[in-house]
Amino acid sequence: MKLRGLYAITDSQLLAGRFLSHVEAALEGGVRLLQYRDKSDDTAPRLREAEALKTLCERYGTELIINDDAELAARLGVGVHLGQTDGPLTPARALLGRQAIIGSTCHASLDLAQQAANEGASYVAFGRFFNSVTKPGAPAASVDLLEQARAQVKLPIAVIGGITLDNAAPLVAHGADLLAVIHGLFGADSAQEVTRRARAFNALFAC
Ligand SMILES: Cc1ncc(COP(=O)(O)OP(=O)(O)O)c(N)n1
Ligand SMILES: Cc1nc(C(=O)O)sc1CCOP(=O)(O)O
Ligand SMILES: [Mg+2]
Repeated sequence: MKLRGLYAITDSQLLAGRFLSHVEAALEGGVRLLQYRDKSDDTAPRLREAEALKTLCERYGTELIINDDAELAARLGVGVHLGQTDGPLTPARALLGRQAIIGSTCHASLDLAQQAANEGASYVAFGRFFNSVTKPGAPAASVDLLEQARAQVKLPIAVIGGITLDNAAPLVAHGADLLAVIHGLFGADSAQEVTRRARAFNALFAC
């Protein structure tokens, strides 16, 4: 299963009042992975939303990933994305099984990427590449890192942080497999524009 293309990430504030319609519009545009990212502690609404996303993703043949929460991922039988403070990869792999997609935040560190690979990650994520409205304080990464990562890390590479249709092409050209995007996708005013942007992000992988 090749991990390559647009990796859409939800944002509960940005998508308030249009959560499922905008997500479905993105799936219509061919999202490869969808991450449910909700930083609240509200267990019941989180479970409801994640279940709704799972149903939608199944309809579109898209893989669902849960941010931060391996237990919720296990409950739904989907993948998880873990940052450096979200718990270790090895038990998450044991919990979710060999087939599950598990991603790891590596900031701008090849050492963290190698460690993630050794501990069973399915992909590594580098960022932030550009100014991010969603997470302005995330540590910065540069495009040069991607070529080194490409040579050293034998896993799909996700890139994140301020990615838009105007700045994404060089990241793909330098070896990114997955463009992880929040605002540059879901910041659109209409569902039609979300679909158009999703198609345009994926088209960057066609050449
Ligand atoms: C694809 C992808 N890459 C990086 C992150 C960031 O994870 P983390 O550092 O744990 O920060 P939060 O997203 O949890 O605030 C991500 N979520 N997805
Ligand atoms: C959640 C997240 N993690 C980052 C990192 O660098 O690890 S940047 C980021 C925010 C991504 O949202 P946007 O596409 O709106 O910038
Ligand atoms: Mg996290």
